[in-house]
Amino acid sequence: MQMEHCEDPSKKLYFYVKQNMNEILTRGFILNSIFFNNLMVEAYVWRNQQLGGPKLKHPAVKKGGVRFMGYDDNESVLFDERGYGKPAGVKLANYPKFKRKYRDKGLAVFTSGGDSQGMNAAVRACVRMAIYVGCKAYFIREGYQGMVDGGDCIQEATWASVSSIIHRGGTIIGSARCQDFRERAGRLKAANNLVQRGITNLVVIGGDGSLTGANLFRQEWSSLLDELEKNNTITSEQKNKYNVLHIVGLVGSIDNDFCGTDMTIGTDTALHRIIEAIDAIASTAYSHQRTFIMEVMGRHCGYLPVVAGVISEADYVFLPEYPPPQDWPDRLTLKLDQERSAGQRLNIVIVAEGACDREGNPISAEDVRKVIDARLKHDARITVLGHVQRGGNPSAFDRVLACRMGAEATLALMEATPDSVPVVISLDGNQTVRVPLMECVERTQAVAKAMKEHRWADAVKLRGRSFERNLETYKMLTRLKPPKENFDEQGKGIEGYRLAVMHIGAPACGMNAAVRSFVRNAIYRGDVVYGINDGVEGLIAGNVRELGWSDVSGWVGQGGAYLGTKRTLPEGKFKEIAARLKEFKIQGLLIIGGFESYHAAGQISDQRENYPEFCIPIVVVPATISNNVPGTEFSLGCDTGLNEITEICDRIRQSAQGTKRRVFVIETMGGYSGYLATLAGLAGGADAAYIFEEKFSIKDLQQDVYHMASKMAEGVSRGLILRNEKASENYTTDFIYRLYSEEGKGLFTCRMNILGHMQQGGSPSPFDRNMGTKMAAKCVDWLAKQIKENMDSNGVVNCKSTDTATLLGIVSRQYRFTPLVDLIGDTNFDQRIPKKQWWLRLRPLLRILAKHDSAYEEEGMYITVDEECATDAVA
Ligand SMILES: Nc1ncnc2c1ncn2[C@@H]1O[C@H](COP(=O)(O)OP(=O)(O)OP(=O)(O)O)[C@@H](O)[C@H]1O
Ligand SMILES: O=P(O)(O)OC[C@H]1O[C@](O)(CO)[C@@H](O)[C@@H]1O
Ligand SMILES: [Mg+2]
Repeated sequence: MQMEHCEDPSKKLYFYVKQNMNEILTRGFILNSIFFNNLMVEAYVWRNQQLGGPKLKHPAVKKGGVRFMGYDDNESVLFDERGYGKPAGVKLANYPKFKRKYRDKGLAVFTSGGDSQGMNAAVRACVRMAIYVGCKAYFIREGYQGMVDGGDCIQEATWASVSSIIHRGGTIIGSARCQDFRERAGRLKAANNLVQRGITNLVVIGGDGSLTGANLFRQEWSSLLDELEKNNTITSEQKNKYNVLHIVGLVGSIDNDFCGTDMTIGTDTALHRIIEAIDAIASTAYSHQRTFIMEVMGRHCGYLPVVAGVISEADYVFLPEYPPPQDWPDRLTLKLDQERSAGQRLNIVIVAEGACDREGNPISAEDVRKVIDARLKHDARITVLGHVQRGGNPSAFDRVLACRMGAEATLALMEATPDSVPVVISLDGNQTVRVPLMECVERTQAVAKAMKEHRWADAVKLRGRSFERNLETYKMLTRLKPPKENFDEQGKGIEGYRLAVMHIGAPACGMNAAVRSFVRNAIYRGDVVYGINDGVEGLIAGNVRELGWSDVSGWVGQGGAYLGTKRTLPEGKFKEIAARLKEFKIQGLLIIGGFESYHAAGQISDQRENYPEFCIPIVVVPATISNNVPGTEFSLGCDTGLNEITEICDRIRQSAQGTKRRVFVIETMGGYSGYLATLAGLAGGADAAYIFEEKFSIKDLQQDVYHMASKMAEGVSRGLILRNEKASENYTTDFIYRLYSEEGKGLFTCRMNILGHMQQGGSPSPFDRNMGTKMAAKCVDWLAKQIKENMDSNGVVNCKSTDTATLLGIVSRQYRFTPLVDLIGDTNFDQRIPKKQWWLRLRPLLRILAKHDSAYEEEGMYITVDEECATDAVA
């Protein structure tokens, strides 16, 4: 470094820039010192000059000068990041909201229990947010064991110490199961170790056990401090100063066994590992007509096996909370036998490691194999997935979840008062919430108690609505045939309607899962379902066929769209469309697709006055990687797309390992929607993500180049810049690449990648498979309800009201059917994006975690565990 700085006693920073100093490095270094080392600066610098101007009134930055943000002694902002003046007297707390706000606090983060993918991302977010708000951050290594042992196990964390970990599975700070902490003596030692370092804020990242332990620790805290004072281990000043322990929990566990959150950090990735394995096994099982018995983890919680069952079309699942009847061997063999007779070449049976029968006797994979072998003489093999499920890189979902939760955990601790109850930061739908830790622990323990007492129905209920819904979905979809009671003697559905499903738009992963679920749910009810091939064009051509139960077997795990899809809109073809709907007597229509589907459904329902055939209920399920459909926070396919981009970014970054400093500029798809670029930026730990929705100028780009330089000067060797394909007409990907290349000369090299169609994904992610399955099931219920309510005495469906043409979306904490007309005001039809996008509020987080300054808005709302468990969750 050709530059020195010195800190005077009043913490003001003066710069001395040596002759011929590289300008970009100078700027980067200064910005860095100001923004991230919490130093106030009372100097601005001319190139090749030494200047320590004590007065900083206005950014009258002269030619060649350096612009930067500065604070005066009263913490008033004098400049913004671009060097523009802010009115004196604007308090730092308001701009940005949390920056350096909590300078006298100490926070420690640790991981405990079984590790899970995404823990590193959570640790990174906690630490970086803590540093951002000015608080001292510590790691406690090896979970509670490190807290008990103290010494080097408790270390101060720096910004750089959590660099390049977001993509790594496991936990870099170590995790353990610790017997000592279960004893008071161990907890006493742990309390002393914390007090000695001034740590009274803990972020616990672990499963139900770890959070239970944390709760106990907090309850005992004052008595532990009394005891430490009594035996002269701590002073009475220390005791008074540190008399309150604040705890916030993040649930890191693949098991998803903690009540109060829809998803725990690691569960989504474990599902990725499970379906990768099952998809791979399916091809060999198919070749040899084998039955595979897959043992999956989850200890005493059936979430992983039940969701794995739904998204891999397993034939039978054994769970701890929902044990099979005692005659399970008869039922299992009957089902497998019937399936084989119907032409199925393979069977998948999933056995949870904690599976049992209704009397609580364990059912192992070997027990199941023996039954199949003895009774059916099938070639049955066992695969125990074991710790593979806890391994590998975290999925995009887990990384984003961990980033959001980690940042919220730090803020929840900073804001805690002596009276605040400890909370768990959790996910309710797509909403980050704060739920009282104690309530969650009690509910989780109540599940365990119900299971111990063999109150199986209670156990399922106590797990919450999300678990129940997954279980119901599995039970329905796995049946061999629809139930007899729904049909009359002629085999006609008693309440049978005639439904149709089609796609409009580009293919997206999850579409096939949705069609399968739609077909089976409808047939289950007694409806007849028509599949319309190739969108509007196929419908007009009469390319329509009835779909049976087994026609959709094996569809869940397949990408693309088996029904075929086209972008053609109905405008100008209404007459032909109406004729076909009439010909097939369609009474309800599901359209699955992207922005075109929404647009098309709107066009059709607008014509109800002119065509009575359109007076049927119509529902749209959004499916596009761009996630640009109004009325929903997620569309099918966007999770798969995001995972593809995130994995590619990991690989691209890794390609530069061992080489000199390098910056990658990567262009993502999405049309005008910046969803993929932003979320992939967050999941990939990117330095910036340029999108259409957030205007940027040459000054922003320049500033980001300086910022990149500052990081490089600090030792970071790789940079990642994302740009959405339509972010700006003129600041193209090539332009940004050239700008970084030019400005980074001598400091870093630059490469550009345009990702293209590979983003659309191969195999649908667990999230897309599950969401498609659940959404379509809801559409069947909704269509049936609308048909029933709008049918006249002649059996003619006459839907006129606007709430009979809707779009099913995930909105905050719920699935919601929104009338299409209500979405019009929310839509930017020119750019084909919603006017409001929930994920824009994650952009400040991306900036902060990448060491920029930003105005973060807290997400977490407080709810109770009852409220959380009652929502019809997304997971
Ligand atoms: N009741 C308790 N009192 C004190 N400490 C506890 C208690 N329960 C658990 N702990 C501490 O938390 C550690 C981890 O607990 P546990 O092994 O149950 O894992 P977990 O956090 O539930 O994670 P996972 O189940 O996902 O592996 C224990 O080894 C112990 O140190
Ligand atoms: O890694 P260990 O100690 O063998 O524990 C395995 C257990 O941990 C988990 O992976 C997480 O709780 C369970 O699913 C599994 O039963
Ligand atoms: Mg546990």
